Amino acid sequence: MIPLLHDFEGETVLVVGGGPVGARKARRFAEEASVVVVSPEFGDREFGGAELIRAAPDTDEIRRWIARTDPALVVAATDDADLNAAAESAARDHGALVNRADDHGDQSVGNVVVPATVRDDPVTMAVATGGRAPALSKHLRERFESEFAGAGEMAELTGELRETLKSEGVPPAERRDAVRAVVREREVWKALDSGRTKARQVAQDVIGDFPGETT
Ligand SMILES: C[C@@]1(CC(=O)O)C2=NC(=C\c3[nH]c(c(CCC(=O)O)c3CC(=O)O)Cc3[nH]c(c(CC(=O)O)c3CCC(=O)O)/C=C3\N/C(=C\2)[C@@H](CCC(=O)O)[C@]3(C)CC(=O)O)/[C@H]1CCC(=O)O
Ligand SMILES: NC(=O)c1ccc[n+]([C@@H]2O[C@H](COP(=O)([O-])OP(=O)(O)OC[C@H]3O[C@@H](n4cnc5c(N)ncnc54)[C@H](O)[C@@H]3O)[C@@H](O)[C@H]2O)c1
Repeated sequence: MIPLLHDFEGETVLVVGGGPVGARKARRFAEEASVVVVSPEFGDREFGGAELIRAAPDTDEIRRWIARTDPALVVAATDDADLNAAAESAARDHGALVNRADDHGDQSVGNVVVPATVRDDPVTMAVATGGRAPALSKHLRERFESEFAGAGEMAELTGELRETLKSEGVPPAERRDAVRAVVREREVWKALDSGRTKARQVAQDVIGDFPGETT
């Protein structure tokens, strides 16, 4: 499987089932999408501000819920495999993506897996295990999280540098080498702790010293 990124801004995600797994998926997608959760109970779980609708649709009714909410993605997260299968089939007919929380199963087109994600905007990293060991995905996510500090700021800084080098007419191969040198330089990572202005100065020094490495 090959991870792809999907922008859910302005989209609806329908989560069927309000147990711990449905709540986790709702929190995740509510960072970006409008999330609707349909379930007969929600306990005292946190759903990230999603709209909660108390109902227990059966395998026929789930089709109408999907038509009514017009989701880009349906998350089937109930403890009823038949209902999850009905949600999967109705989602496909509707042209929505589907995520089965209970089954790694047949990963045909439109059936997506939610990876463990490390995120420091605009940088994101996904970990999955082909459904073999989600607990390992979680563990690796936790390990990478601590190493990720500053990645978002580094991306913003190098994005600015690329634009500056472009506007100065620096040729692509030299720009590439300069940007690579900056992201590899420990001093730039350290300087990011004191803010982007300081890091920009250190990055400029790295580029200034730069002899034109070709790798
Ligand atoms: C990564 C993460 C993302 C998320 O959900 O947000 C995620 N599962 C997480 C946690 C987790 N899940 C499970 C445990 C218990 C320990 C264990 O069994 O390992 C733990 C750990 C815990 O709870 O501590 C059990 C489990 N999971 C699935 C099944 C059914 C099956 O595989 O058939 C069962 C057995 C249920 C049973 O036995 O009844 C299915 C899926 N779970 C996936 C993703 C997809 C595959 C990803 C991959 O390839 O690795 C997939 C296929 C579908 C999907 O849900 O997208 C999230 C960590 C988030 C984080 O913290 O970063
Ligand atoms: N993907 C994962 O990470 C992961 C982890 C653990 C378990 N699972 C699987 O996901 C499923 C859900 O896990 P859970 O721990 O949240 O289970 P759970 O049994 O605690 O919760 C299931 C929820 O679905 C609701 N529900 C039942 N019938 C419904 C209906 N007709 N319409 C709407 N909602 C309905 C229940 O009221 C409950 O809120 C499990 O059955 C398991 O197979 C997946």
